[in-house]
Amino acid sequence: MAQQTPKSIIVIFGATGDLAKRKLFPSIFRLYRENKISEDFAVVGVARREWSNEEFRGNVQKSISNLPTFGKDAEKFASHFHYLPFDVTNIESYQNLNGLLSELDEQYNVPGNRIFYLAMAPEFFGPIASNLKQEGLTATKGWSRLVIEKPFGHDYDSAEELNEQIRHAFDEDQIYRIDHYLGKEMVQNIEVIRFANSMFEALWNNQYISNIQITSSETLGVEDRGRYYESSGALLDMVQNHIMQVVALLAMEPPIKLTPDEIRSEKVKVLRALRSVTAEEVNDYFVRGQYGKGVMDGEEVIGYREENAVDPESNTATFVAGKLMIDNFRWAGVPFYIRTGKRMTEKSTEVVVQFKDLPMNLYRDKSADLQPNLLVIHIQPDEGITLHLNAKKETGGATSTPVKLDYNNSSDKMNTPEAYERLIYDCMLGDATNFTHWDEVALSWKFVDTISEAWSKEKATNFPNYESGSMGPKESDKLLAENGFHWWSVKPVADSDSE
Ligand SMILES: NC(=O)C1=CN([C@@H]2O[C@H](COP(=O)(O)OP(=O)(O)OC[C@H]3O[C@@H](n4cnc5c(N)ncnc54)[C@H](OP(=O)(O)O)[C@@H]3O)[C@@H](O)[C@H]2O)C=CC1
Ligand SMILES: O=C1O[C@H](COP(=O)(O)O)[C@@H](O)[C@H](O)[C@H]1O
Repeated sequence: MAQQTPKSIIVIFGATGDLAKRKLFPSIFRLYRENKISEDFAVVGVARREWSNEEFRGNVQKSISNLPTFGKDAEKFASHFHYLPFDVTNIESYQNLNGLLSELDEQYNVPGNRIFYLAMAPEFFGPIASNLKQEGLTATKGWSRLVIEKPFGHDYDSAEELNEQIRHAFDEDQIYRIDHYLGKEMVQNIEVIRFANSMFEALWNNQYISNIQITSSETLGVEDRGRYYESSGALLDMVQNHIMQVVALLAMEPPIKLTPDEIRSEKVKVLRALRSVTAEEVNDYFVRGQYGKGVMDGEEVIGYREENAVDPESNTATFVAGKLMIDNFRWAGVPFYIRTGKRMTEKSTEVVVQFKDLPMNLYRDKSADLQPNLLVIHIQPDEGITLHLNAKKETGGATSTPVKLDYNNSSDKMNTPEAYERLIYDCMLGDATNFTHWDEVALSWKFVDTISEAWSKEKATNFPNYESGSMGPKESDKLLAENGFHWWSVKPVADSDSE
């Protein structure tokens, strides 16, 4: 199929900021180098700083200078970038932007197609959307799409309020709520692994699966985001969005078609079937943690409470583990264990599907090491799948030995598109499959709200309760142990099997 090269102008609100520099410019450059966008495109950066076009283009070039494909095209690429000093609270700014966009439509032969990418603090999302509409920036012959970064609210009520604000200006199908996990290769692969393999789909239920584990661990601490993180913590920062999306993809029924509406409708059913947890039950189902100091890579690192812009008595969780139950026919009785945290042993995101044991072990008299079958989906940094089986191995004698079948998807890392690259391209094509619909966001907030409310009312007296460089507090192990399980390794494919 011929590659599509959509024509559009991308307006980046917050173009002098961190996200634009680290993710957006490099992703647009990669799309350009891969000929996924034609020469008929422009990017308009807006922010308060009084930059000139030249200054902006210099910054764009700097942000892509360490990419392997950086070369002579960089200057030509940067020439498509234009800068407009802009205050999002000032109506005149929108009028100036409208004038510039009309000129650029002519110059780049773009038929009024516009992406408004809001890479700004969330309190501006609603006002920007209304002003864009009010000042006529969306009234073109082409299409207009609004890309919204996280966080989408800080609880259900604020998310609903924000949604209402942006829905006054944009229809649901014009709104692209970014969840960058949905742009990751192996997260997208979950659907393919499930729905393109009869052997997995047949076993994908409570008759054959004992539990599913999702781990997203980070080695970094909170860095310079202390102010934001204090009000979010791991629950809002990672669980409400990324982890819940992965749960929905793992648990959903096969959609009747691979369209955004059908997939969303199945994901929504999973989120509706999540067993809600009462305030009294929160600590039976969820564990929170906060990192203290420790040693990582041979260097001493400070604890969360010593980080910049963090309250020295902070109650914010930098680690969350939980047991999610999905009360439907397919999943009744199967716990979905999740855990995520900062300053953990390694940077890794993995899904482990543990299959039930056989009714009897025929090899027990041969003191065989019979392990449960596991399907491991390596999301990052390795990308691939490992199937853990038992087989006779010559070196293991005439008995059963655990063996692994590996598929490595990351051999060509240079050319694997980055999550943001995929998502920006999808947005240009008008494909909202890998963006979150309001229904999903709403259900996810409703589930998470009980937990965050309970935790905000009850101070964690044991914080900090895990050392930097560890796998989180020991209570997270107990969560599984009480059902006879344990966390499987988050180590890369080639390393050992279990912790
Ligand atoms: N950085 C990251 O890795 C990630 C960020 N996000 C989300 O992306 C969004 C942006 O984050 P990030 O880039 O880190 O934030 P930054 O603080 O680095 O950037 C904010 C931007 O907003 C501009 N700005 C602030 N006030 C105004 C105003 N009144 N009018 C016009 N421009 C203004 C700033 O420019 P100036 O000062 O020149 O006005 C700057 O360009 C946030 O919603 C964040 O949650 C999501 C995931 C990851
Ligand atoms: O959204 C966020 O995600 C990152 C982790 O993303 P990953 O792609 O590196 O797994 C996390 O560090 C950040 O706190 C959070 O806001």
